[in-house]
Amino acid sequence: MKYDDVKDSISQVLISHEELDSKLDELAAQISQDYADVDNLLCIGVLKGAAYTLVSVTRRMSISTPVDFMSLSSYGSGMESSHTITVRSDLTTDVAGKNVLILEDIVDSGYTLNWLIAELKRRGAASVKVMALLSKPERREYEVPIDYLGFTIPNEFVVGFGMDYNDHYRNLDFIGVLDPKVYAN
Ligand SMILES: O=P(O)(O)OC[C@H]1O[C@H](OP(=O)(O)OP(=O)(O)O)[C@H](O)[C@@H]1O
Ligand code: HPA
Repeated sequence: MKYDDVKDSISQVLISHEELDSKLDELAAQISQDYADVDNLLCIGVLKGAAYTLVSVTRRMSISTPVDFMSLSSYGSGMESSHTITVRSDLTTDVAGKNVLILEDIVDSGYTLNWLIAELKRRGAASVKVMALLSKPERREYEVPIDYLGFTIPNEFVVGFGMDYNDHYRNLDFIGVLDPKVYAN
């Protein structure tokens, strides 16, 4: 897709590149401080969307941490959660005894995180905490704890910085509202 077509699909820039940068700095500093004396930290990113968030946050952290990824999908190509998690690929790390920090791009219905937190505890994680770049509380169906939050956003379908529609728009360096004309019909 050409960049001009992409720009034409965004009705509003919700969070600029500069605002993202400064929030990511803040989140990384807080996490580094809180985990400075914690052993066995493991940062987990939920692919595909959270790849951008995980790299951006851990790159800014002032403590060393192992990272791992799990690829989960509940939206497929649509805009509503299917309420079924597909594990496209699993972690390569045994989480038993680890202090896990999940880094997510967005918490919408809460279904994905609710499932993942329970699964990590079932596997024996010593603790499970959550950092989410965005939260859309109006859409919440499952209450999930968010220990580190970037931005609360309104009930709009957003794209950019990892978030997609039909697997496009993830690599935008800002977060925008997808124009309804893109998914009308
Ligand atoms: O709170 P929820 O309603 O569960 O929505 C949040 C999840 O939806 C998105 O993933 P998606 O299933 O679209 O997969 P993707 O990351 O590969 O785009 C996003 O990355 C979160 O993991
Ligand atoms: O608003 C969203 N945009 C992209 N992916 C998503 N997954 C849950 N909510 C969203």
